[in-house]
Amino acid sequence: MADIRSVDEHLAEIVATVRPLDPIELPLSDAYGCVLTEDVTVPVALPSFDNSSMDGYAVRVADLEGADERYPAVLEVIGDAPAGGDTPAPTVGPGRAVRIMTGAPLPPGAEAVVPVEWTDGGTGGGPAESMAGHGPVIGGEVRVHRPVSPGQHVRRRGGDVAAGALALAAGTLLTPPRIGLLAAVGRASVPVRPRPRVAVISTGSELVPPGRPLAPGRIHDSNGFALAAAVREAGGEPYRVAAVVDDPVELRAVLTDQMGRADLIITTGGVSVGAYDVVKAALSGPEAPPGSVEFHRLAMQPGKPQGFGVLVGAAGERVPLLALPGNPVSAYVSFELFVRPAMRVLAGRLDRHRPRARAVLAAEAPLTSPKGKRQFLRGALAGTGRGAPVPDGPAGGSGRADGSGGATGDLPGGPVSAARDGLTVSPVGGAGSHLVAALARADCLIVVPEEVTEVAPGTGVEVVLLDRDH
Ligand SMILES: Nc1nc2c(c(=O)[nH]1)N[C@H]1C(S)=C(S)[C@@H](COP(=O)(O)OP(=O)(O)OC[C@H]3O[C@@H](n4cnc5c(N)ncnc54)[C@H](O)[C@@H]3O)O[C@H]1N2
Ligand code: MOO
Repeated sequence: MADIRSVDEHLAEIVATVRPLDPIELPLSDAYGCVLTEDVTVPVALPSFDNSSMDGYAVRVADLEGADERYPAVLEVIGDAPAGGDTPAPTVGPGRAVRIMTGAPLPPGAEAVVPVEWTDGGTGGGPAESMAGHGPVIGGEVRVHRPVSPGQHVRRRGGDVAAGALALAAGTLLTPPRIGLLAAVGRASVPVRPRPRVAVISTGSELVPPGRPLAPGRIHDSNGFALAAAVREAGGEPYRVAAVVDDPVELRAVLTDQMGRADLIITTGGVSVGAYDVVKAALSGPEAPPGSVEFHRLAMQPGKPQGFGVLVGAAGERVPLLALPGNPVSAYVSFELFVRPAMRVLAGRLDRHRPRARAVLAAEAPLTSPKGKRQFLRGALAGTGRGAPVPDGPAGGSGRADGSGGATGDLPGGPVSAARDGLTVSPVGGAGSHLVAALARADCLIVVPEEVTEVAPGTGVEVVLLDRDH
């Protein structure tokens, strides 16, 4: 094992080594959560024609001057304008109106739309609540109870975005509204960085899949499932592999297999100093697959033993591999700190880390932490300031926002912001890295920096928000 290295050094190596995936053209329905790699300009204005924002009547403004309920303007209804109608509505001349539905093109001659509620709906009675269903006979009169101003209830052509304008810039993350915009401007597919395909390989001869009975000394494989879910949550495509026994030959075969289809491989277990540390064994010596994976002891708890490197596949493909420790809490914390940013680099994303916040420690007794290690304790947040994040950056580092881009986005920078009103955090469970039930109750990680050995109740601490994506 090499010397002890810091969390930041390990993260910096990972982020500097991993490269964004080559762009592909994806159908719009598959592009959610991906990063656009080219600018998209608007081919036609949005809206592409003047249209009504209300169900009502398309009218001329002068016809309604001074209208009120006692002295309504009486207009002749000369046609219907449904949204998506096949025949153009007739021209609205003086003293005339066209019944119009929301989204229908404004008929020629019309200057505004009065909502049906401002009229009698053509019934000859009081104010209408809705429009009568359309029938074969169009016509009659409508009484309008209020005047209207020019352009009122009309959505103007280009009022949202003009033709030729930039709809979305290269580098934009495709959120649901942005997918909607692309569809609205008629794009059926877009160039994006694909979702990273991540192979998740649990190791350990003691592991049994959930649903199968346990023999003495066996446990269920929880890492494989938790990390596959974490991959999905971080925007990747997980390939969960059935747990591999502590046999380097078998593990090498699985790794070779996964190299052909995965963009990133994560393993759990087998990286410590035991006699059966299969990941270390498989990736060392002359039989190891081409590439280089190095193992380190990190100055953190949990998550001390870690491996990272790049394997080289048969076709020359370079597949980064992160070897995480087997203890379930260690594996999950390692995922959050190292795998998530690696995946985000692959995906071309700049929001690589969970948001962080400051919270006041609510605890019976001081928290203690080993000197020289960055500790990540599980916590539960409460209070009115819940979820007010500080700028993105590496947890526990001095952190600067890396959402603005820049190759050094994962290196330390400015300070995190001050405590938010009323946000408190309570530790959940203890420091043991086998405590899966406590982890399941936690919604944040409490970060105790390397130089801090004790945190008194009432003190402000940094927390990583596990239920916030970016
Ligand atoms: N003598 C020492 N022993 C250990 C040290 C050390 O420094 N000196 N470090 C400890 C720390 S810290 C950790 S973390 C673990 C890491 O060990 P490995 O990565 O080699 O993991 P395993 O030994 O395979 O397993 C550890 C633990 O986790 C359970 N496990 C493993 N995989 C799964 C899984 N997929 N689902 C659920 N649980 C899993 C496994 O049964 C063990 O209980 O080493 C310490 N020891
Ligand atoms: O580093 Mo281990 O991950 O403390 O349990």
